[in-house]
Amino acid sequence: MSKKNSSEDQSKSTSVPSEVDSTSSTEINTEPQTGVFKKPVSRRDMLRLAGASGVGLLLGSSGALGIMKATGLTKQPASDTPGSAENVTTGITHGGDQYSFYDIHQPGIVTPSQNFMCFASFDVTLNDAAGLRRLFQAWTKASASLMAGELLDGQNENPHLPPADTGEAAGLSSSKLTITFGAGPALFDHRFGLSGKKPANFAELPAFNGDNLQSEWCGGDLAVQICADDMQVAFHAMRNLIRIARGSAVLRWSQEGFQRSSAADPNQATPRNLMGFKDGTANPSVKDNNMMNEVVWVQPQDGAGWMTNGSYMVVRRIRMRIEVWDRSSLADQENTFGRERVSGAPLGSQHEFDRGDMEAKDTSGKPVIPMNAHMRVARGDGTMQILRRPYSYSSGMDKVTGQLDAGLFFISYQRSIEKQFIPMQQRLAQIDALNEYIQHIGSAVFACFPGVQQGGYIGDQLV
Ligand SMILES: C=CC1=C(C)c2cc3[nH]c(cc4nc(cc5[nH]c(cc1n2)c(C)c5CCC(=O)O)C(CCC(=O)O)=C4C)c(C)c3C=C
Ligand SMILES: [Fe+2]
Repeated sequence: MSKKNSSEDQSKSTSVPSEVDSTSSTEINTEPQTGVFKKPVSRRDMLRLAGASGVGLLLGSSGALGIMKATGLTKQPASDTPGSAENVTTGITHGGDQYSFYDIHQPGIVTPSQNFMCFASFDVTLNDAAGLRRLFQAWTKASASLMAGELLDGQNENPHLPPADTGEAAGLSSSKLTITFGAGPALFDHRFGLSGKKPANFAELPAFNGDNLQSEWCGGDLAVQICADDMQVAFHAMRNLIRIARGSAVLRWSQEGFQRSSAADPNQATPRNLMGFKDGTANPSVKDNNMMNEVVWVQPQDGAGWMTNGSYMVVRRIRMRIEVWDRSSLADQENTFGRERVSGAPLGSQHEFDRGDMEAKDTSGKPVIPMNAHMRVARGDGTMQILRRPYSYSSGMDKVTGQLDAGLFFISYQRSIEKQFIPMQQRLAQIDALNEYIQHIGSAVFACFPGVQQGGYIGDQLV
């Protein structure tokens, strides 16, 4: 993907002012044009607005960053070009702690799963493409800084104004933070003139047998998946991205997730879900580039050229009937998945990564891996794969039932939702033995943009 260089494109990517003179008044051409923005504003007004409405990221960085460096307010020595070019191909840097925001693909997709996740879905409150572009530019700038382990700029020392960065990540490392953005089907309606760019068949998922979807866990114009090895770092990123969006987009729903930490399992064995089973064993290898091109990354021939090197994300909030599961026998549990609980091996096989013998029968002639076992039904004939990147969630107690509201926040990435995810979920919804123990509560799909080049911004091929 090449950098933009036409005059129109340059006007898109260079609209962030570099610095505001402290003495002069400046007419800001920022949309939406509220009463405040229509009249000239001074730097003092700008700083007040920056704290109050998140416009701080539209201010220049060098002066503020200088103050932050001098006062030790950056989380670690800040580079002036966060996520700088030398990081792009190597991926992880700083002793294995930091990923670059800038790459051919967005981070957080084939990145090995970090310990924690914060997910946020947004409704855009603007109705013009220019405003959407400015939001994408501000989010890009912030994400590059956050992933580089820096506090956000726009810092002020005025005790009467709110600080530009919320501050809870000060002194913390990047913790392998990744930030991944996507656009929902609703973004392609009349508001932003994007209906002609909507990828063919990109739509909310069809209803599946047994769905119990609740609107408060569904949909969204935009989404961000934030993952890190430290929850406070992930939360800080989500909170500040929400803050930056103020006046442009509002939170629709959000979910936090976790898995076993790398400290608890230095060997990084396959993580276990809340049902006690290893989850992720049969995922395609993220180290196999050919496989990722086949399964995950949108290719030029897939249509919707702006999505090339991007990926489609499916999100399902799946509640587990934990109390019922906990009362079922070990044999029932293993037959449900078609795998041994301790080793993770397919029933009838020895090792976790054995493929499993789907033809094997026991002495009474019954299939060793039951016909309705989750792994068998999900695999189907094995021709269609997806990349699963789920997290466990626990959202306290369900006040109606007195039971835990916990389960799997299922995320998968694929080149085509229609060809890969939907047929798989249709099979599972019909006959999966796991259905007795789960309920799909939430659902959303997002077109995750290709990666961003230095000087560009998320979705710069789209808007
Ligand atoms: C439509 C896609 C899938 C949904 C939804 C889903 C939900 C779900 N899965 C588990 C636990 C496990 N899944 C496992 C394997 C597995 N699951 C899917 C797809 C969906 N799962 C696939 C494609 C596969 C791999 C199939 C194969 O080729 O073998 C396993 C076994 C171990 C592993 O391979 O990861 C477990 C365990 C839960 C708990 C769940 C919803 C709550
Ligand atoms: Fe599964």
